Amino acid sequence: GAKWTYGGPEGEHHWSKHYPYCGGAFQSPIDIKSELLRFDPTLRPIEVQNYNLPPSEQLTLGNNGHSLQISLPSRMFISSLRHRYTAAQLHFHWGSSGLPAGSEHMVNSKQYAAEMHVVHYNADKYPNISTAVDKSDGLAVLGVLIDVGEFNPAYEHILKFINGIKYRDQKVQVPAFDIRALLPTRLDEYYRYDGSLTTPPCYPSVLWTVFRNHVTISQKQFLALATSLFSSNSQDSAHMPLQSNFRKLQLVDSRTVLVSFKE
Ligand SMILES: NS(=O)(=O)c1c(F)c(F)c(S(=O)(=O)CCO)c(N[C@H]2CCCc3ccccc32)c1F
Ligand SMILES: [Zn+2]
Repeated sequence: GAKWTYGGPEGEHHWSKHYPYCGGAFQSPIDIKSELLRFDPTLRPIEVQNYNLPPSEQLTLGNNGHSLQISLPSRMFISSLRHRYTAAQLHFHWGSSGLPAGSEHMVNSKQYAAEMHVVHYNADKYPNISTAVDKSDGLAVLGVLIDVGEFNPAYEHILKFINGIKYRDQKVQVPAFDIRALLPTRLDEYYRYDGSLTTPPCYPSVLWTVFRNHVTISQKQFLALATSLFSSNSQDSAHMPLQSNFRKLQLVDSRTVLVSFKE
């Protein structure tokens, strides 16, 4: 598809010119505000399968020009939803070195330093993510809010290799690890709403689960995430830092945000 960026002449205010859904309804991210929330006792704890990958296995860590991403094996899946949602990829959104505020979702208007998304597709109904990506029941994304605080050994499995993918389209193989350790301890407390991809083509195809509890990474780990990558490739003369790769807040309209927990 056409080029798009976060900011500048191909920034998010222009996405809808080439990607009409970006100007449509059911868009993400949103500000998860207390007055919007409705407790839903039918929301079960999230259960993930095969997330604990052996270090003998390798994962592809890449810079796709928009984010740092890791491709995930298809044996990983979410088992607690109506359909089996198989893992495809995880990636991050972050701020800039000076501004540790780069999460996409906000909670009562608090923006976190960063956010991690684990993207899954409905493997019961679709053979791969490309056919699922534009279907209303196609995707399920797990969102983890990240703040600066204690050092996080789980995230270090990714961040220690970040200098190998400084430029767009660079990829490295890294030892696999327990992806469950990237998620918060409690998977029973989360926000749930119907939304979209937060990048073009912005399809309204995502069942969003944003965990209530955030995780922390250290200031040094955050700086590695926020200052190591470029959205340009190594040959480009202009080095474009890959920073503040988060979409602005979208209108909730008449959507309800469900919560799995009472205050
Ligand atoms: N925030 S978000 O909406 O979850 C989200 C991103 F922000 C994001 F940058 C990506 S991307 O890194 O692929 C770059 C632009 O598509 C994705 N990719 C998904 C959806 C698009 C098709 C596809 C195909 C294979 C694997 C993952 C994906 C994404 F879903
Ligand atoms: Zn994302």
